[in-house]
Parts: sequence; C-alpha cells; structure tokens
Amino acid sequence: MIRAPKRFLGCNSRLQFLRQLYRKHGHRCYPNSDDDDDGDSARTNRRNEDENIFFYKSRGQHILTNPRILDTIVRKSAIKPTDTVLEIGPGTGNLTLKLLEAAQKVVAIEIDERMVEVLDKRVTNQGLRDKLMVIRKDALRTDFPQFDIVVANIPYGISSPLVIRLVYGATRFRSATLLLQKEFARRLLANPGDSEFNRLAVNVKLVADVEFIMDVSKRDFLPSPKVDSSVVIIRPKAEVPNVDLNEWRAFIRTCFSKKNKTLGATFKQKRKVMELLRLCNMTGFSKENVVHSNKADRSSDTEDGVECHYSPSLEEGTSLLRERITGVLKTGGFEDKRPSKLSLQELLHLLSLFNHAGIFFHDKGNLTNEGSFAGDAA
Ligand SMILES: C[S@@+](CC[C@H](N)C(=O)[O-])C[C@H]1O[C@@H](n2cnc3c(N)ncnc32)[C@H](O)[C@@H]1O
Repeated sequence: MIRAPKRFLGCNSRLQFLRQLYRKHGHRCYPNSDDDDDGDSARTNRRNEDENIFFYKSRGQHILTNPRILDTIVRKSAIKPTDTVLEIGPGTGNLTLKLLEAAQKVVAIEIDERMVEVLDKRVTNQGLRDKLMVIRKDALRTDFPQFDIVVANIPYGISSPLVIRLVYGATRFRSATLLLQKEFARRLLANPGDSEFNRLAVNVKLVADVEFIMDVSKRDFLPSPKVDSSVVIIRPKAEVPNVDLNEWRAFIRTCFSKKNKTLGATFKQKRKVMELLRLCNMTGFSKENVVHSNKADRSSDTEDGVECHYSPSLEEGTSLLRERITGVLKTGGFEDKRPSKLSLQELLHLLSLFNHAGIFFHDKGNLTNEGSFAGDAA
C-alpha cells in the first residue's frame, strides 16, 4: 500500500493518485521471478520491494520474470565454472542469481542505485556474494573489466552502441548472450538483401557471427514492454578480414547513409564528395593526384627556380575527385548496386578499390576508440 505523499494530496481518489504516480515514475511491480530459488531472502525481498520499487520505462526497466526463459538463457550461454560473466543491467537480480550459480565471477554494471540495493539484499549467500562485483555506472560510460562472456537482458535503449562497443571493443570474449528487442535482433540476424539489413548488421557481421536462440513474449516481463523480444548469441569471429576497422566503419557509414540508394547516386552527392575531398587533402590525394594531374598546364617556375604547383580550386578538386570515384565504381561494377544488397566480400572489395585509388574515408586525426563507434550503430 502506497501512502500518498503530500504533493499528491490534491488527487480526488487513490486511483487518481496512482495514475498520476505511474505517469510520473513508471510501473510498480513484483521484481522477482516466480521460482526464485534463493530461499527466504527472495521471498522477504519480494514482500519488501513489492512495496517500494518502481520501474522506469526511460531506463528500460522491464524485469524478466519467466524462470524457464532465465534458465534457457543461462544454459545456452554455456558458462564455464571458470568464467567471468559480464552482465549489463542486472536490475533486481533475477538473472544475476542464476549467473552466480554457474560462473566463477559476475561483474554487473547497473546505472540505478535502487536496483543495486535490491540486488544486494537478494544475494544473501556469502559464497555468491564473494563472486559478485557490482559497478554502479552507466555501462556506456565505463571501461569494461576483463570478462569471458556477456549474459544480459539489456535496456533496449542502449542496444546499438552497446553491441558495437562489445564487438569492436578491446576485450576478447567468447560470446555475448543478449536479450534484445525483437526487431533489433532481426536486424543483427539479417543478411544482404533482407529489408532489415543495415549499417549495424554489416558492421557486426564483419567481426562476429550471430545466432538466434528464441523469441520471448512481452508477457514474460514485468512491467510488460510494448514489444516482443528475442535472445541471440553473438560470437566474435576467430579471424577478422584484414581491413583497417576505422576505415571500414567510415566507409560503411558513407555507403549506408541512404542504404537503398545506388552507390552511384550516393557518391554523386556534393556533400559526400566535399567530405571525401577534405579527407583526401589530408591523406595526400589532392597533392599527388589532383595537383599532379594539372601539372602539365598549371605549374610555373618561380624566381628562385623552385617549381610551384597550381593549387586547384575547390570546384576543380571536387570534380576531379568525383571523376575518380565514378571510375572506381564503374571498374568494380558497383555504380548501380545498392549497399544493402552487397555481401561483405563485395563491400570489402569496393573499399580496397577506393583505397587503391587514393580515396580514404576515415579521418585519421579523429582517433579511434571503441566509444567512437557509438554513432555508427544505427
Ligand atoms: C531490462 S532491465 C533488466 C533487468 C534484469 N537483468 C532482468 O533481466 O530482469 C535493464 C536494467 O538495466 C539498467 N540500465 C539502464 N540503462 C543502463 C545503463 N546505461 N548502464 C547500466 N545499466 C543500465 C536498468 O536500470 C535496469 O535495471
């Protein structure tokens, strides 16, 4: 029973008060799964927390309560007794308790202090407590410690940057079992030509394999989200194609800016060409290619006898670069192709053709780190 704080006393009824409370804060629900097997602590906790805890939609707080799904997630993750498991968003700990039973150590990163308190109360067994390390931070703004695998029901709002951060991050790990919004999972699983195939899918595909495990109904969560979910396992590839990952990422961002346009049309856009020209100036393309291509008729001798090349105007530079780009697209037969229909091999081939022609996509001054992939994820 919730007592109406003074600020809500203007409400005519308790129902009105609760509605107002819900609008303001989110749901109040049972935090624990149906078959919690940690004995009294879970039941006590359930009674206490049932009175107190609210779930914020804005933080993706949908607690997985179906024990069958929780067990399947743990079983499919094939956790070894020697593993350190990374869990993003442990919430009230339904999954954490099961992970603690299976792993050597669980590192749980949780942004909401209230959830950490609930989790802390639920892990009463000292043996399990010793295995748990909780990091009270935003998972997108903290360095991950070493881990072997990830198992998590993540807040859907951070799915893209988190997945990219994991697969392009510095830590080598075996697998990531993730409960994701169904549509998002479908994108990760999509292949070239599928309507869901996008920049995220192609970036993940380069470095990892994704396996579908199962769909999860919205009814298996409290509070129920509006969307269904799916569990997938992402496994980093043992061998990643030999490509500069930052260059690849920037190239894919350019190609997929309008994923259903032909590459010819995408690279015709003045803005794109100007962007590439700016990068080319930095990588020496314009010095070696644009300026030299004008050398015959534009160079002149100065008084001290040093040859001074004519510097092409922006317009000339742009049109020379556009010619070069068109040449690359034509040579490879890519002009009329759409990026969303190209295989990884075809995209890698196109990138190598561009690079051989002295055209680069990555601003090397804008240095790389896993966090910088965040904007890439869409
Ligand atoms: C979908 S709930 C999952 C709860 C629990 N793992 C379960 O399966 O029942 C997501 C959890 O992630 C937490 N969270 C949201 N944004 C986060 C962030 N940026 N970093 C870390 N945790 C976050 C929420 O507070 C919430 O506890």
